[in-house]
Amino acid sequence: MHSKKIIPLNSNSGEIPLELDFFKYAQGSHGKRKLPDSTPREEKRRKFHHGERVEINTIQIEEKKPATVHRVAVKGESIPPHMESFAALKTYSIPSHMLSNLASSGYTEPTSVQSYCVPILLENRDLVAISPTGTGKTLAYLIPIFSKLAVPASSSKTKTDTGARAMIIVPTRELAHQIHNECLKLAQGRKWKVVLFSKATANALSQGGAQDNVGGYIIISTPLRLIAALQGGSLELKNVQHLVLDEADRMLDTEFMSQIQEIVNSCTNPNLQKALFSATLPSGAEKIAMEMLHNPIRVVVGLKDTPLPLISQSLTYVADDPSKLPSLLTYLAQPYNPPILVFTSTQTRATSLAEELVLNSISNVGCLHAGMTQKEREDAVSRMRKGESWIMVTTEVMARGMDFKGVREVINYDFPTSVQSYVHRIGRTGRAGREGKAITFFTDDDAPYLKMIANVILQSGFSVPEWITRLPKPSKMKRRLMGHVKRPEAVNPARIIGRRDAIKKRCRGQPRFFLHTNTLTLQGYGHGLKASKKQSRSHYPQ
Ligand SMILES: Nc1ncnc2c1ncn2[C@@H]1O[C@H](COP(=O)(O)OP(=O)(O)OP(=O)(O)O)[C@@H](O)[C@H]1O
Repeated sequence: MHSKKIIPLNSNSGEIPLELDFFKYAQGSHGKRKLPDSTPREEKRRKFHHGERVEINTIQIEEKKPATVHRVAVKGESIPPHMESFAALKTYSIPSHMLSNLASSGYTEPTSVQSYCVPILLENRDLVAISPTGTGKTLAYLIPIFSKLAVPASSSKTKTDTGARAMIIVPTRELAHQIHNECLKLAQGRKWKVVLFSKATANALSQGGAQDNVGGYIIISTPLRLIAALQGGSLELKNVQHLVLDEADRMLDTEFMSQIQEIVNSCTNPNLQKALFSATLPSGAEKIAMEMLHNPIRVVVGLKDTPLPLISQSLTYVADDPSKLPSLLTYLAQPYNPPILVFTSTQTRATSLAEELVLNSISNVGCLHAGMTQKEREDAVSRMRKGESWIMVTTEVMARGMDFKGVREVINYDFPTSVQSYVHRIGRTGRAGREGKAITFFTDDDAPYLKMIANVILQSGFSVPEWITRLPKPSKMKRRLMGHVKRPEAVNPARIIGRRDAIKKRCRGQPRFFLHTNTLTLQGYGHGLKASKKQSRSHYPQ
């Protein structure tokens, strides 16, 4: 239906043809397609590094670039002064290799959240930090952890140093993996034990490995993995001194709450420091968070629960569910800036949409959801990182924390399930000071929830149609039901009819080719039938 020219990436030379210059964006230059120009690149870096900072009671303003105005509000007792540069870390006796690892990773100046949170954590204070997506929260908690645990595992002999000393808990495997990679950057040149907690690690523990041997100094895990090891008695957390809950509001929601409580209760070290980070923290979650912490400091960068103005946001009316696919195909028939992330509400719909895009000759379609095997998920992330996936169809599993620097656009194919979901989904673009674009499809069924998202868009400084602002405020009940609109499993109802017909015809001894064209699925999507190798290859160049 919509055919696009495939321009192969020259992966051997590492150079990108000019026609595909959209990836120059990933290296920090301007988003619009034009020839590379060093000035905007430098400008972007400055924008990111020099946000406006205002301490609570509006003590201090250091305005540099209006596009990245970051108001910082800090609340708590005896707040340590923030740091202006990474050089200030020297006053905390940070090992020099850490500073050089920061510089060699391209981190020359702290972002706002790092400026404020790093000194607080280095002063052993508990912390809750709310900072928009893509503003560098990961480093804000990793720098203090690495600095405080300055003695790498291999050099430590004392009994009290056995087992895990720092733990970072996150909601998904992919995010744990990403944070592990960030740790490896900071750990370069030193023998740090950084453990990405997996089934294999848990098995090693349960097979009787002594804490000293298998307990890592820094553990990164999802709650479930950790709880399994805890309950199996193979992991002890009594020496944990630093506990970080990333994506804190997700960690404190009903799905994870009891597991988090069990983990926190198992960290019995009297010097335990707790830090919670997220881009969003609704008041209910914040109350729970504050109760978990001891004399905490609260840092809010920007406006709470509001995306950065770097992400241009819009709403698109698509009438009903079957109208979404043609709308998306029409959109993709115009020039667009890959990579694009497309969010759907369920695994089956993600698979179904990815199939439809392939069947409509959209190039380099990827798919990632929690129903896929670990290997399939890892491959999908890796293709995305290498720039091989131009359109990635996914679910909520990718909404939080994932950092693909070059993502230019996010399309909410299915309406988000909450304001938080919206903020995190669209936050996959516009990261590290870059610009991004977010489009949200809405149908008549989504209309009752429209106002909540429209308010977020307005708060970020973008306009919405006037009639939306006049919609009534949804009731509490309605808000709870947001995103739970019943949607068909397949995004293209005609395809189901086609499938049924095909099966019927096959039963009647009709030619098989008809069935074949209706069962095409990409391999590795976790559902559906397999594509022939030939089709798979032609649609998905490796
Ligand atoms: N000081 C810095 N200088 C330059 N780039 C930075 C700096 N700190 C972080 N970054 C980059 O910014 C990007 C976003 O960082 P990170 O993933 O930590 O954001 P985040 O605030 O945790 O986002 P999210 O809320 O989506 O999890 C990453 O690509 C990271 O490498």
